[in-house]
Amino acid sequence: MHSAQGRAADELLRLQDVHKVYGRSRNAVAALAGVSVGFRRHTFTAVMGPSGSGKSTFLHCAALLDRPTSGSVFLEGQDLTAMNERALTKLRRNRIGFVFQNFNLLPALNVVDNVTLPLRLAGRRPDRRLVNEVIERTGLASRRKHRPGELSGGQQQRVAIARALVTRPVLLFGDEPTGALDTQTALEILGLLREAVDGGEQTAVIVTHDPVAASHADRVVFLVDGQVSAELERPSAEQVATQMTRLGAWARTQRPAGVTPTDAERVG
Ligand SMILES: Nc1ncnc2c1ncn2[C@@H]1O[C@H](COP(=O)(O)OP(=O)(O)OP(=O)(O)O)[C@@H](O)[C@H]1O
Repeated sequence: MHSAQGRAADELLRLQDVHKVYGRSRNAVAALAGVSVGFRRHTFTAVMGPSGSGKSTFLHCAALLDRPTSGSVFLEGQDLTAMNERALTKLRRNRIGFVFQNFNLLPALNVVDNVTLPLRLAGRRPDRRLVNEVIERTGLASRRKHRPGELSGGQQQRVAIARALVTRPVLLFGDEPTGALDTQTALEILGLLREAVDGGEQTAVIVTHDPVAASHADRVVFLVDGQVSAELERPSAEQVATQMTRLGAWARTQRPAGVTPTDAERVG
């Protein structure tokens, strides 16, 4: 589908003119300053940008973990910003999976109990066949009864991915999901995310600082000062790194000499 209309119909998630301001008056910081971007179904997108460019804020607003100050977030055409907290919590539990840099597993629970926790929180009875399938897909079959403290970082991240996939979400968000892993383990984790997208069920959006991780995505969206400043389709790691260098230099030239990034980001 190449027409603008076809593309819009294929879109799972859209942020429309999203602004997020933290604090008030003289202390206000515009973390997102009018972001409009769409994500097509069954695609894998990496969001990159210099430190403080708004990546985490973007992810939190896209998942409605944090409400935008203004603008809309549409999931399958439905405006999430118009929903109340209860409806949003339900939607997040059933439609959205998260993977974090530091895994965020519960240390007292074994692998199976960590993986099935979102189902129990959502009041859904774990379907044993689906749970087994997810545990096998993520390579954890021999680790079912282990607790997180008995697992390597890569294995813990596999548990986190299994936990994110067990509700069969349409959207999978990752906040630096490979940030705490060595190169080889990071590649394995990216492979699992890629599989989730190529397998046809999920659409993935991750924030990363790593050009190699970003090169596994279908598309890389670059943020600078809370705005989308560039995009690359299926770039190599080298192209991503070059773009990051350019953006870092660009971001620095936007600030008056002697003004720190934090000061420059203040508004009002
Ligand atoms: N809770 C908050 N209160 C005030 N300011 C905030 C808050 N969260 C983020 N900010 C500010 O918003 C801007 C964007 O922050 P954000 O964490 O989204 O950037 P980032 O690109 O994820 O940064 P990094 O790569 O360093 O993690 C920064 O100037 C940051 O200081």
